Amino acid sequence: MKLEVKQISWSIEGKQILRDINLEVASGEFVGLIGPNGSGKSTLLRCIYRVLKPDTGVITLNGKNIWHLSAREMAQATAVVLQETPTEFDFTVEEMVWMGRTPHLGIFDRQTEQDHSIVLSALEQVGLSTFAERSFASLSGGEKQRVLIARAIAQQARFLVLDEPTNHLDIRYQLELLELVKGLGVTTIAALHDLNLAATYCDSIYVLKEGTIVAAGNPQALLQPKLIREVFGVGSVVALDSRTDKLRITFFLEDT
Ligand SMILES: Nc1ncnc2c1ncn2[C@@H]1O[C@H](COP(=O)(O)OP(=O)(O)OP(=O)(O)O)[C@@H](O)[C@H]1O
Repeated sequence: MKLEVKQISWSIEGKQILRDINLEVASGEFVGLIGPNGSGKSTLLRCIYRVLKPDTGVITLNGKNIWHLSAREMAQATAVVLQETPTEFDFTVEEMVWMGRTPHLGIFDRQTEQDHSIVLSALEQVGLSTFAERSFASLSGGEKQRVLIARAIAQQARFLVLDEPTNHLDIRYQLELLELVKGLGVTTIAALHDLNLAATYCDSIYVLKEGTIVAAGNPQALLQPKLIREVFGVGSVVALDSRTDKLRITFFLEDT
């Protein structure tokens, strides 16, 4: 599934939050969105998963304007994992993951054995098989995050939107989660704060600053000290780690 964002802008209360955004995620690609606090990452993602309607511009999935898709088509195609998930009702972990099957079931359809094995397999993939009966509300932030990834897996969505998916996770789970998502081979756009993680997992990266894309490209070409200084206001040392063959970025505050 291919995502295209063409010339979108969004304002609220006379303040322009996003301006002339263009970006593309090719089928099966993992694209990162980076930028300082308040630069517009979550707002752009909200436009992409159709919670906000841009004032101008068009967003398409496989060439179709997302606002022309039915709610069900949109829910089947797109899975969203956010930093915080408000839970008014106390569902079990398994029930949360079952929700991923909802867009595939008609009103009168019964859950099949196949649905059941998809749910169990999703829980297993995130290492939470033994948590099935636990209450979602009682989980730690990191465990909740993994349940939401399991729900996205059970949804079998062909397009994933992740807003800071690794926020609550310890380092091992950060790596495992991104490894897992990458291994799904699903078209993914993810807002990430950690530039080292972005450099490791993204096929390409878009940099947002004050609501506009100021740079884009593959991590190794893009993430250089000049850009990092201009966008984040910090000094950095960027090296290629010979062991992992990935960028390793160290940051420091510069004298002003
Ligand atoms: N509904 C709204 N009303 C007013 N201002 C808003 C609204 N939504 C977003 N903004 C403003 O738009 C700007 C971009 O916010 P957004 O949450 O998209 O940034 P972000 O890059 O995701 O930030 P962070 O890294 O802190 O999560 C911020 O200044 C925010 O206060």
